[in-house]
Amino acid sequence: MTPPPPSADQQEPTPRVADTPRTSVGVLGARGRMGTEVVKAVTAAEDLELVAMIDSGDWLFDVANAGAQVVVDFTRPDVVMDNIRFCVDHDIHCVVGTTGFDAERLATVAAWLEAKPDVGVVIAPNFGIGALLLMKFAQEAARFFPSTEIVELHHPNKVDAPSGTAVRTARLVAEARRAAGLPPSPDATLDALPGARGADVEGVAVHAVRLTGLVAHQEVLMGAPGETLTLRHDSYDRASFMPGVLLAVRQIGSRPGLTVGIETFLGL
Ligand SMILES: NC(=O)C1=CN([C@@H]2O[C@H](COP(=O)(O)OP(=O)(O)OC[C@H]3O[C@@H](n4cnc5c(N)ncnc54)[C@H](OP(=O)(O)O)[C@@H]3O)[C@@H](O)[C@H]2O)C=CC1
Ligand SMILES: O=C(O)C1=N[C@H](C(=O)O)C[C@H](O)C1
Repeated sequence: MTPPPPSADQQEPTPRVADTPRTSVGVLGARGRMGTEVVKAVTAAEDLELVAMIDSGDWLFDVANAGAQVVVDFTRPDVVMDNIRFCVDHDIHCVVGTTGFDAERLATVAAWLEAKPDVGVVIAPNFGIGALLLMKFAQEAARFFPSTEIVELHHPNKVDAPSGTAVRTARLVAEARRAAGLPPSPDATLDALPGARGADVEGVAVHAVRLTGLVAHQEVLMGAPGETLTLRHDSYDRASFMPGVLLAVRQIGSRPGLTVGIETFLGL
């Protein structure tokens, strides 16, 4: 016989959202283009609490004093290393979207983290799900095409070129080409104005366009005799990056050490 349902006074109280602990989040670059979106997204998330907003000229100690457990950094390539150092030293997990990371910088962050085995730092050139899939597809397709070039297109206020995403895509494509034993993309150019053939990232040409009206876009062009394949991703709004940022904020506390990209967080 099915037992009768418990009466109201026998039931476990349903936990209210206010009773569940929220993760305290500080945003660095909070009034910038990306930071503004992050502040909105964190404020709207019931499981997160915005405790600090920092821009240039503000006191970085405020994130520690406010008890931030996780910091989100969308600042500038020339200041981001100092920010990460501060957070690691103060046992604060970091979700970093700022660009400008080469192998040397990544190794430096990994070395800082050796002294702090419980702290997690994720450095992601792109938090957009579509952009991550584009990188994955490009990596997959690269071995089938003798030629690959990358065109990234952004708003004219972007301070770095080429984009962090384009550099990472080029490295992934280059790695796939090397693994497949492909020779360099054919190119008979003998004479070119400086810059005409783009930047060379591990043998892959990367071209950067800066245009009013754009946000963040990338094309990977691949060519074989008689056919081409073009993979394209467009972020029309910075809201496109927020699901990835929030995912990283929620996961970084259980991912100690250095993670590059959020692909593993998504099971990609
Ligand atoms: N990974 C991803 O998915 C994405 C990455 N990005 C990257 O994020 C970075 C920021 O881009 P965007 O938001 O467009 O840039 P913005 O220039 O709009 O914003 C940068 C912000 O950082 C602040 N800032 C500068 N120095 C410091 C400092 N020492 N401490 C704290 N804040 C500081 C600036 O403040 P102030 O104005 O007072 O100087 C500004 O508010 C870039 O590297 C960009 O490439 C962008 C989009 C997506
Ligand atoms: O500055 C931007 O806007 C963006 N920066 C990142 C990059 O350099 O790859 C990500 C996205 O392209 C937008």
